[in-house]
Amino acid sequence: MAGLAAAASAAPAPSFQFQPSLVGSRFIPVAAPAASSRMQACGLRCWVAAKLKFRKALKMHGWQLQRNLDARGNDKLPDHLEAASLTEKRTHRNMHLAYDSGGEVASSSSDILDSTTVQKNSMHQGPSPSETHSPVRKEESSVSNGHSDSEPSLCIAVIGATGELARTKVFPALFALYYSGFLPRSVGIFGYSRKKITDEGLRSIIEANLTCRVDHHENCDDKLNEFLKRTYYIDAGHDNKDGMARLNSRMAQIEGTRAANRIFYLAVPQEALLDVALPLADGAQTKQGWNRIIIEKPFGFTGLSSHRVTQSLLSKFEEKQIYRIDHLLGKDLIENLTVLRFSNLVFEPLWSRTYIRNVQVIFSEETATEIQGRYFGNYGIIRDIVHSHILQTIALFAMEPPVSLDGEDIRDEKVKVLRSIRKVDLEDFVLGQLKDTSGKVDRYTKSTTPTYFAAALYIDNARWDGVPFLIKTGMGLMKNRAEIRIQFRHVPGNIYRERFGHDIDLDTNELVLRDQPEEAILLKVNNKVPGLGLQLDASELNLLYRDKYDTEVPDSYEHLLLDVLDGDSHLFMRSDEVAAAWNVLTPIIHEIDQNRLAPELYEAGDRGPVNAYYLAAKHGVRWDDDW
Ligand SMILES: NC(=O)C1=CN([C@@H]2O[C@H](COP(=O)(O)OP(=O)(O)OC[C@H]3O[C@@H](n4cnc5c(N)ncnc54)[C@H](OP(=O)(O)O)[C@@H]3O)[C@@H](O)[C@H]2O)C=CC1
Ligand SMILES: O=C1O[C@H](COP(=O)(O)O)[C@@H](O)[C@H](O)[C@H]1O
Repeated sequence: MAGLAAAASAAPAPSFQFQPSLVGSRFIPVAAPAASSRMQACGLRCWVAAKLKFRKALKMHGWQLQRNLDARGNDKLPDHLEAASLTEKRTHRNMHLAYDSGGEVASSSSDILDSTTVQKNSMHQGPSPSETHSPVRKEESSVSNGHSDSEPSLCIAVIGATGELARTKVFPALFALYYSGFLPRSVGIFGYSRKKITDEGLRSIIEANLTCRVDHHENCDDKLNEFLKRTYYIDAGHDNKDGMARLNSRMAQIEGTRAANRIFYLAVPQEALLDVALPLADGAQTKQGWNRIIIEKPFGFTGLSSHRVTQSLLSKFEEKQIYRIDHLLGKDLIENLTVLRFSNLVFEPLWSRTYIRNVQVIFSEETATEIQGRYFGNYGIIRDIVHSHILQTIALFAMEPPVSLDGEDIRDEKVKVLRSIRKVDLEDFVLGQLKDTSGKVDRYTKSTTPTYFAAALYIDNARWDGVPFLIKTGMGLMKNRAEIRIQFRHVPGNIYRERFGHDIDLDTNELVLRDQPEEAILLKVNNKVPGLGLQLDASELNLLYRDKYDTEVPDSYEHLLLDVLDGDSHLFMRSDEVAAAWNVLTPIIHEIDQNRLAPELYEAGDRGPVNAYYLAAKHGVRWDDDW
């Protein structure tokens, strides 16, 4: 079927925002934050612990607290929260912050830790590297002066350090966390890849992409220099076994004999994942604390290949050590899903087939640059976006109330949703492929690789029986759009119905959680138009983040890296979730491959395949195309 008439206008923009180089103008003075004076009074360790406690309290007590604190001009906790935090015993989060348990632990402890222990261990002040054995320079050791030897150190290794992801996302996020005090100043940051460069070479690469956070720039230059001084490069050489041994010994020099925790961010192509991960498991894990690995999407090419990778990983790592990252899940939109539902009486009781008519999950991008190069041309949008981002969004949306906010409790509920998704019929999905500028199939894309996907999913359980979950996602479309749209049922026997005219959908209440084009929560309600007559109007109650919150939204990599540091796994797919998501998608991928299903071609800047509109209509849904 022919695509809709082209409405091409916008030139594709790069999908990843490269942060501007700071060379020449990286220090932008603004009003001093409260942190400096507090740091002087309390000392770095105390300050970092307070930061962490502050973050936990923010998670627990939300924006209201942030606003109160903003109004007070500092981030000290109010007394009642301070007291609560101090008396808090070993929550799951605290367990991870301290010496962790189970497979992650070297020095495992099942003891109840009090908050003093937690604070002491939660942020890791690095040791002075041994001068005798270490080539690490003197300047690097000086930052750890004054910190207790009993505190665990933290080393973070970025494997694939010279790659695009590392340069443009991971190192900037690490610096932002460091800048904001979420990493110890003595943290060791390691870059690792096969390129022959030096520490200085890596530092130049990193520096070219670093910038200070826009809302507070005090001492940016100093922090940047400190951060870069803590950054080292390890050449993988020809064999990752040797490379990992070198990484291990360089980390060990920094750590000395004290407790040490390590995070390994595997920013390498899928093909290199096991080549790196297995030697890492054998040769670069510390025995003096926990080790966590972060793995990038896509999570496999097929269900079977994904299963094999999972099995290999699980032969070397505990499940709880593995964090499968999808940065799109680090957006506030996603956290808001559960916050809105579970913390509002006006929403929670409505969250089922009784009141919800349909749910739409939309993720579209103007840009098409991702398609070129990288893995996309081969993997396509189903593996890249649907497997993780879209299905995880649905799982978080539709799950039963978890026992707690603990990562495992949430993952237990998510996997049940994924396993309850009905097999998708051939007629219930639509494939699209972006034409290149000459109107042909893009040369980077195989002819059957979809760059657009829409589908109607059903969750076969008591809560969601019969409710269509309409998804659509694509590249090179009209507009960047990331939102979840919930349409409620019509009011039974609505006495005002005739006041809406013919279009019954006009009186549908809708809740929209939006990340793109701008962060907002919108609720569509019906109200009376002012005047003497009785005319009804559908209006939006808008919560526009930019109007309400005078604060910068952290990059989602920052959010998720901090979650890894905290041991909070709820936004990372567990192995059983990965498999369950593949079970949803494998039949679709088989259909495409076996029957060589041809995607509908669409123009750049268009709305995507027209068939997506028929698909929605078939399931009683009208896409809101206000875009
Ligand atoms: N780029 C992005 O924005 C996103 C990327 N991802 C995922 O992140 C991963 C990396 O992507 P990206 O940075 O774009 O890829 P790049 O090709 O730009 O970088 C890959 C990095 O891995 C290193 N590398 C490759 N093979 C090996 C090996 N066998 N041993 C050690 N190092 C190796 C490369 O360096 P060298 O060749 O010198 O060893 C390079 O530093 C991919 O899995 C991708 O799917 C996910 C979402 C977004
Ligand atoms: O993971 C991915 O995300 C980007 C979009 O990321 P954003 O942070 O710019 O919103 C997307 O372009 C890419 O295809 C996908 O792999």
